[in-house]
Amino acid sequence: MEWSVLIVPGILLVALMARLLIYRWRNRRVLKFMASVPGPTCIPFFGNAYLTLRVNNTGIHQTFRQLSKEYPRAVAFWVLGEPYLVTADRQVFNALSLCSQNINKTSDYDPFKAHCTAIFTANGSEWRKIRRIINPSFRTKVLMSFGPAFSCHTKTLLQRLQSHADTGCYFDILTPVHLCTIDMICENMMGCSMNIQNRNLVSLSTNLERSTEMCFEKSFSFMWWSDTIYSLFGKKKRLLEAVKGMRDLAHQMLQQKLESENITKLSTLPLDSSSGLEDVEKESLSTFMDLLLDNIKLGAITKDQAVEEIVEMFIAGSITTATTVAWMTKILATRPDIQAQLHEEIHRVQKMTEAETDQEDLFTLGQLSQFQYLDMVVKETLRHVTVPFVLRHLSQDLTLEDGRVLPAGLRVMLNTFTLHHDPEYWERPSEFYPSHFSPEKETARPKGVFLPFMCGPRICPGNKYATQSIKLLMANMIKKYEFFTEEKPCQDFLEDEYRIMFMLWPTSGFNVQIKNRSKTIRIAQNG
Ligand code: HEM
Repeated sequence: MEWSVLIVPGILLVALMARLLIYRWRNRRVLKFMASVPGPTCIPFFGNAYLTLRVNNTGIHQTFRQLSKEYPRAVAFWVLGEPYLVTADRQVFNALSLCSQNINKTSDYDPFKAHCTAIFTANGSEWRKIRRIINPSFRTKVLMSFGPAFSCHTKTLLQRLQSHADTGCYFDILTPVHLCTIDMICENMMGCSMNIQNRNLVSLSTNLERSTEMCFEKSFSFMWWSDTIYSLFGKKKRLLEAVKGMRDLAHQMLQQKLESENITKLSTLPLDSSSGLEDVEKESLSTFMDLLLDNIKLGAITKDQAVEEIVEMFIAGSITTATTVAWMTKILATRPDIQAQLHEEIHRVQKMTEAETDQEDLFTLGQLSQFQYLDMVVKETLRHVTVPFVLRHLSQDLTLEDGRVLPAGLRVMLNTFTLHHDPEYWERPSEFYPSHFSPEKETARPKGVFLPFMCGPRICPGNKYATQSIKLLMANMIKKYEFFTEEKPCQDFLEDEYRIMFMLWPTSGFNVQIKNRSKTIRIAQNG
């Protein structure tokens, strides 16, 4: 009788031990590798997940910042039996950029599927298929055709900012800039004029802020990993409410296009072309939406999938560029010296290329190559307020330059923020110092240490679009307005606190004050 009581627990114990042994055998190479890397103390089952128990968006950054201080190049981090290598080692970035196989993201990105199930979270063959479809919409020729839409929406933004210049009050510059970058994405990528700025659809911006914050919280704080608990606390409902507006807009745009009589182009490309799409149809000016429509017609994707990709492009393309522009205005407001130098350059380019400005006297895409200092300031902004890390799940061994091997099965967290502040590559890592990007310094620096758009097969496809639109917006904004703030210049970008919102956001928000340049000059002259 007494023995029979022990049979069930005994079997369970043996089964558990067997599972553990199988796990250890299957993962022996990863376990051996992880044992060779230093890291914080693990507790049974949870590993290091206790470090993220109740972190909010600001806490996440602080946690990983602290870890990279203690373990500058690489740290072993365990989360519920899953091995993570958190690293800012240039060799790992380089090896991944050269590897066409290790493209999969970790399940940490899954909460972002609440926004949409699209390229950003896709893996394997699904990712390759979508990437092949969208790549041609970022060809140089296509990008150059975006000039008129950029100008039109920049003009609207400048008009909307005028009311803030008139009152002279502090305001959050991110929202108006974000509405402008949404207008730009809708028109350039989707071919739809949604008039977001004139309709003042502020809720699109605030809801995206809310949903992004919630996705990061769900991804990092293990309190919310269980979907059941997440739903029970009403969080899932709030998250879905926040993304509804964006998803509705995407539906609307696709519907508008499908119904439009002008869809006659059936351009594109053999979907199974292994040579990639860049080599074919060089002359085609198909927009992202055209390519989606073509692929719906070809039966390669469904309408529902197209909606998911539209939402993705809408998010990835609008909030990132708006964040960079808002950051730049905030930094310039605290650094009148850099602002004055930029204004001088703008003056010079304006004089040199007068004939190229448009009827509204706005700078155009063709003039951008003249702005060397602006280019340096944009890069220095992206160095600091970058997407702080990306994650990959190795499906194959990854061999580094020096022969070290990261074993398949490992999860790698590439800490771009730490790489961008590594004193080995940056003369003044924690300062805002645009000279980091002078031509001489750029030449002297090793390749692959400035990666705001990541690298390799999953490099941001919108990188050229982003730099074009940021520079164009900034050149035109600085030409018309001067930025002010009472905040002190940031002394140490490395140690500052940030919210993680894809890119880093300042915890104090994006409040600035603006004044018209002509007025400022008059006041100065009168004074
Ligand atoms: C300053 C602006 C931007 C920054 C810093 C930025 C940064 C990044 C980074 C670091 C990634 C890789 C993420 C990862 O691997 O986990 C990425 C992916 C992506 N970005 Fe951007 N991005 C910017 C602007 C844009 C724009 C303007 C677009 C579209 C118009 C865009 C579309 C995308 C898409 C679709 C992906 C997913 C690519 C894939 O998984 O294959 N981004 N971006």
